[in-house]
Amino acid sequence: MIKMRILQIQAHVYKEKEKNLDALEAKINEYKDQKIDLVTIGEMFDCPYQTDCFPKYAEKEKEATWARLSSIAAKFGVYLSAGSVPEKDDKGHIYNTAYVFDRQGRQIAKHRKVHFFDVDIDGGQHFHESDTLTAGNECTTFDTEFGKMGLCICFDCRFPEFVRLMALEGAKVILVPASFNMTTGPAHWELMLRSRGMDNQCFVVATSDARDEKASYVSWGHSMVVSPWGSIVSEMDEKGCAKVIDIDLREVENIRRQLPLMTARREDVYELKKWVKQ
Ligand SMILES: NC(=O)CCC(=O)C(=O)O
Repeated sequence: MIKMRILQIQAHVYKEKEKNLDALEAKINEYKDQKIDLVTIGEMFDCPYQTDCFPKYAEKEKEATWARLSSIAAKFGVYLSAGSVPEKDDKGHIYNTAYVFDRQGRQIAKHRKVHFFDVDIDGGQHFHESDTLTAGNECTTFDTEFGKMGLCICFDCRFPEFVRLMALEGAKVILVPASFNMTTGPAHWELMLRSRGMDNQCFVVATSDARDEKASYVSWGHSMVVSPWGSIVSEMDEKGCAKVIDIDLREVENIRRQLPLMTARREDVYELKKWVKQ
């Protein structure tokens, strides 16, 4: 398949976990006749983005939230990039985890956020994910009927070498559930997403939660789709919003043929190495 229809949903995050799932299902239902291929939602879409909430809201893989997401994907016959959720493992570690389900509701990707969002900006945002979260160790790519895609979560996307690894593994679309903030959002969000699209010559689909001025962490919003040329295909404002966006995957090869950055790399001069942890 060459053309892909995305339903990008920038949703409000409710404190009640199930309400977020109900809202997601209701929203996709509104678009059920529009031949949607892929649905995307934001980071920690079912949990306030607060470190003390992560352990309280965390569930294991295959528990209730996972099962509901899987059944939503199957019900509507869509790929579902299910934002991210707090996930706990058998040892009690908590991760910021993104799942992707296929049209049959099978899990085809799982990414645990690799880079801690631990920041102290003078006069601005302070946040320490490492207070309650454990970091993942994998660079995540997966296959779909549209080709390979990459998956990372918000702050992960700031690391060019990390996204480059996904592109080198063949990803033509990078999915980024995210929630930038009111300090770094206006400064870096667009710049980062367009840079990752431009330097890897791939699509970047970055989906944020909607802004809630009363939340302890105020999301920047501005969900965006960037083209392999680095231009903005679609951008939202800060409010709750759902949008259908069509992309043509041929654009990746088209741009790479004209401006062959990927093949012009000098691996005899420098190297990017992926460590596989045991
Ligand atoms: N949730 C996050 O990872 C936030 C990342 C962010 O805001 C940034 O500036 O980076």
